[in-house]
Amino acid sequence: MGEDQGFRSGFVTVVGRPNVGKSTLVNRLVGSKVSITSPRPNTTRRPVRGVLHRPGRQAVFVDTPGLHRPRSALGARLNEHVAESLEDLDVVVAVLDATGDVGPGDRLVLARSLAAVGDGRGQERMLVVLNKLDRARPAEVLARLAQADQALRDLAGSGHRVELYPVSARSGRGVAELAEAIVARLPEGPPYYPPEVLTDLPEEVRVAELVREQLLAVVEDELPHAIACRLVEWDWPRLRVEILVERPSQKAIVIGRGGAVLRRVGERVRRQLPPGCYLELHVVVEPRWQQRPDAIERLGY
Ligand SMILES: Nc1nc2c(ncn2[C@@H]2O[C@H](COP(=O)(O)OP(=O)(O)OP(=O)(O)O)[C@@H](O)[C@H]2O)c(=O)[nH]1
Repeated sequence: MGEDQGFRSGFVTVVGRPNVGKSTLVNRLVGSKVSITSPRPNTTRRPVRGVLHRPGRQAVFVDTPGLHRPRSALGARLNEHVAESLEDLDVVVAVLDATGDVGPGDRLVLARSLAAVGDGRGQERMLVVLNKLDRARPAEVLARLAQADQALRDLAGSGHRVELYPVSARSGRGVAELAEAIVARLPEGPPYYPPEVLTDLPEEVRVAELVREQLLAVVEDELPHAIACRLVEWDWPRLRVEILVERPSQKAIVIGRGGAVLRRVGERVRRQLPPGCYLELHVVVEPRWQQRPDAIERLGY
């Protein structure tokens, strides 16, 4: 008899259109910021794992990029990540946005999720989350729940076994019930991570992601898509992050007048790092990197 007998664990893939709140939800479920978030679509560029520990249970969430119609090699890569994360899972959580109608993009997400869990009882391993409850009126929430249920009926028949959970990832409302439902669906399995581990994201990637998150918060317009970040030097307390953009005009925006934008970003990132670190930000022009598979691979996306 192994010491893990009776332990339950599994991989829980979180999917949805861009911007529906997948990363915010995973952070809330894990109780720690494992994935960066922003009001811009396609913020998440690689699957990020976040671990929820419960006595005798462990859920490994996989936060995926938003499923979308790709317009670049990067976009295609993001969708590939979603497809790969749907290949081997124990539970799938499909996230919809309560503030808008259930549309064709959502139906694609539901169809892919259903395909991942299979028919009949397999459907019990799929949960649909209606997020951003705090921003929708009760009547809207009810209408969207009905739309989601109808979409599931269209795809899987009227006897489908998929449960729906209205939540607010931002306020936390409904998230405890969702966590219970997910944990109850975990199969028997070993703990994959030690209790102190909340994410598998390497520290150097996390620092680069924090820089990108603050750039997304500070820089206006369409530019965020053209930004990528990587940590190129790590010699504690000195950190150097390279910010890639596609054009010299974008470089000027990211630097800001007299370096104002970079300074603001640096300050906001440093507040989230251990005290005493020296963060250097350096902007580099890498033409058309979003269209170049070699550049995308080098960036680890
Ligand atoms: N009002 C409200 N806003 C939310 C909620 N959850 C997420 N958001 C906001 O929605 C935006 C997108 O959230 P993310 O968590 O980055 O969304 P995502 O689905 O991971 O986005 P992609 O990486 O683009 O796929 C952010 O501005 C969040 O603060 C919620 O429950 N209520």
